[in-house]
Amino acid sequence: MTPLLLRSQIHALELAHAALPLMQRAGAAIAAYVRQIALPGSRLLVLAGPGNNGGDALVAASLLHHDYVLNVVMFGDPQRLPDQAAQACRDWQASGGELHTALPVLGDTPGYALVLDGLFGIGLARPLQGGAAALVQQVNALGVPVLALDVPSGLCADTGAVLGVAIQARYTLTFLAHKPGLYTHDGPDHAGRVQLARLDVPGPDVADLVAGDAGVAGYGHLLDAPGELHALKRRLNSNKGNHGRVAVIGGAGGMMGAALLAARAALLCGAGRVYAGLLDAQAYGLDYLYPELMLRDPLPLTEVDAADCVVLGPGLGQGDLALYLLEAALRLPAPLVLDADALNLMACTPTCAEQSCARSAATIITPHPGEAARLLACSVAEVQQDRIGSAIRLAQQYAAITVLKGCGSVIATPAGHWWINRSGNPGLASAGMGDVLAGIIAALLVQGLQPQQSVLTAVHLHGAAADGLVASGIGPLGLTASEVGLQARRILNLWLARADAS
Ligand SMILES: NC(=O)C1=CN([C@@H]2O[C@H](COP(=O)(O)OP(=O)(O)OC[C@H]3O[C@@H](n4cnc5c(N)ncnc54)[C@H](OP(=O)(O)O)[C@@H]3O)[C@@H](O)[C@H]2O)[C@@H](O)CC1
Ligand SMILES: [K+]
Repeated sequence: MTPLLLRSQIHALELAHAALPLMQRAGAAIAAYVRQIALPGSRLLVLAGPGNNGGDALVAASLLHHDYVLNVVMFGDPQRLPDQAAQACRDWQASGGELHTALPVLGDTPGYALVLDGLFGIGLARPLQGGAAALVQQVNALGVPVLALDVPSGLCADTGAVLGVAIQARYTLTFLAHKPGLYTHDGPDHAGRVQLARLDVPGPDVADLVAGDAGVAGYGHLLDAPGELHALKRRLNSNKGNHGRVAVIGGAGGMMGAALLAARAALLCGAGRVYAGLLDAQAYGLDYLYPELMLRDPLPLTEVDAADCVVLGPGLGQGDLALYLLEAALRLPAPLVLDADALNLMACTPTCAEQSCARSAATIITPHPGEAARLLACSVAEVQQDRIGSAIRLAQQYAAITVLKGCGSVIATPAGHWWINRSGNPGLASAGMGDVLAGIIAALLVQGLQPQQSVLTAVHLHGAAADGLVASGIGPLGLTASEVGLQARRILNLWLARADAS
């Protein structure tokens, strides 16, 4: 899996390789990339900011000078540039290049083919305001493709939060290592297609990541492939008893669909037996579409007690019975997946955190940002401003593997390790998708994947299923959770066959 580095870790890497001409290499990588996406002779707008991100842009400008028409806009005082960027600026001027202080008015001359955004990189320290914000807005309004250097200016490289306003890039060429902010929250909408230029610096290993990080104990990765699936391979001589039992508890009045979606997804992803304990007293005794499911009253807890994994929450409601079931589930020796109303109940029942931390089996929580905000007693905006930190706080507060859903779902463990999922699309922003995810996690768990691996595989599979459907014209508009469950089955079997063949 691809490492994701926080700014503090990038700085540590930079210090470790301070003797290397990194800015020259960044400039050369930019120039090579530009030659791939802009025709020679076309006009480029180069934005150079007050730090080394600006230096990168200026090195690239000097390298592209003879083959393109360049307008370089310098934001900030060139006399106050850091050393290497100042040298890049002198080189640019020595080669006859001009520095503009504002966007030149082009009049009748042909417009820009491409903008190089070298305003701010990982040194962005506060929200853009005044002249910087106005420049970014002007550039976004040009409607010209933008190549962001390292990070789209205005986007926080650690969190993917827009600080004030941010460049809307079509491409991002990022240096040394991938940054989490490009892959979660507002990052994907602003970064466009991301490419890494390693600058001939070898990728960091885990020891570097932990050592370099000031704020977070663990390390981060991009979840861009399914992990080891060997445990899912079935022996020829097997029966349903070998493939685990899932119990889904939820489905109060008017919300039975949520529990059924979770239970069906568990069935479709291979669980040997799936029970659905439905709180709705009027519930049918049969799922006519999937009669394989065993629908029960949630009490007595006989099937729940025997389950290898319990999913509690889809359509659970927040009544007395729901709370009773939550507290009973937290005492179970089996792995537990808590979603939806189970999380809302936990948020208003302080003893749950203690109970969750005392569990011996794995606990998995899958909040969306609203549920996460309730659990952390903060606002949704605060959760979203720091999705990685929020996921880690939740993981530690409940001693639970945590999936913070949303664009670039963040998975975190109590040890502080985290992943950002790269699969998925906005088609998943519709009802029932979380229920399906909970069911998939449980199915993988009861079939023998370790809890962490179950969660990572399920989150990636869920997104990959949605991507597969969108690629075949189903969605993003109107994509349904039921379709995602079915497609997850298809993709999981493809992954298994591929793993088998290799
Ligand atoms: N790391 C590496 O190994 C390599 C790094 N490289 C490149 O260097 C980049 C990092 O450079 P960097 O550290 O100089 O920071 P950068 O992003 O240029 O900005 C800092 C300047 O912006 C200013 N400023 C900040 N926020 C502001 C705001 N809101 N509004 C206005 N001003 C604001 C800030 O001012 P101050 O906060 O000090 O007042 C300071 O002047 C990195 O992204 C990559 O492109 C490559 O060369 C390859 C190797
Ligand atoms: K930038």
